[in-house]
Amino acid sequence: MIRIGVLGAGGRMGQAIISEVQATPDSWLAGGVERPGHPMCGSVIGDGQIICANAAPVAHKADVLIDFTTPEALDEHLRAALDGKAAILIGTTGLEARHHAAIDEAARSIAVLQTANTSLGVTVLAALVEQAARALGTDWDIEISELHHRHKVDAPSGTALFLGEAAARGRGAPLETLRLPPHEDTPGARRPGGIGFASLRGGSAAGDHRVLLAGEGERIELAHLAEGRDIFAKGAVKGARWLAGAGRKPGRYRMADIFGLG
Ligand SMILES: NC(=O)C1=CN([C@@H]2O[C@H](COP(=O)(O)OP(=O)(O)OC[C@H]3O[C@@H](n4cnc5c(N)ncnc54)[C@H](OP(=O)(O)O)[C@@H]3O)[C@@H](O)[C@H]2O)C=CC1
Ligand SMILES: O=C(O)C1=N[C@H](C(=O)O)C[C@H](O)C1
Repeated sequence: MIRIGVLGAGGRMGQAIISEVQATPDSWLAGGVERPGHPMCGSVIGDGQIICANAAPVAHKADVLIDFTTPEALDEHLRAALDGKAAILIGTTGLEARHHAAIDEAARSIAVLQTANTSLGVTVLAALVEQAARALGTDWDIEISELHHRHKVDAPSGTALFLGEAAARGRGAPLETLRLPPHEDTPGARRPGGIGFASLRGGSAAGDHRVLLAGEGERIELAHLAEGRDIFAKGAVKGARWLAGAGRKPGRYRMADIFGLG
């Protein structure tokens, strides 16, 4: 039995993940954590309560934590995982360099997986984007666009940046050196070899990502369209179960490891 704690238990993803844990044989919901003042504080999920403002007690009862919250909560959640010797899967987006440094540090002691997208489809898409960018060369322009629901707070999406990193890898350079500022802020012709981003927000869209590779006289479009949050929840629970697997060493893992994609 794998014991799973859910951080952000009352959120859109938290709710989808709780349903997935409860539907998964050999998985047990060790508890949930929310922000103080959330309407779900104190309500009962599985065999435990939703605890507010303190991830530590849940980490002590769990083999693995799943965190879909906000970047501001990350330090506390890593501390709880380290203290409880639990693995942790981090799905939160909007992370900055200092968050990645904290994740690297935690991964010296526990198994950690941080990913902007837990779906199989996006994991495969990233490999295709890297391959296409490598094959096509820098005279093909790359533009990544995404559409999300009206509640999303970060832009570009974590997945758009993840796909940008894959494209940059294909081009043999870090994304920071290839990322273009928004076109509307930079009049004039497009910088050759750069990677551009565009974001749309509206309605209830679960998350669409499109990668356009535009050459002279021809274009390639690679896309992933999420039809619901269940794909992210399934990937998160699969990843959490893999992380908590017997003998999983401390380290930083990727969804490609979970799906066996090398
Ligand atoms: N990796 C992936 O595959 C995916 C990643 N995401 C990412 O996951 C994150 C959450 O998305 P979503 O579920 O839509 O957002 P929600 O706002 O619906 O959920 C986040 C939840 O976390 C709660 N929260 C905030 N701070 C804390 C804290 N310190 N401790 C515990 N809970 C806290 C929020 O409470 P309150 O409402 O009171 O602020 C809220 O209930 C986003 O960064 C999103 O981009 C989303 C989908 C897929
Ligand atoms: O906030 C969301 O909803 C999503 N966020 C992730 C991201 O920023 O890429 C993943 C997915 O697209 C849904």
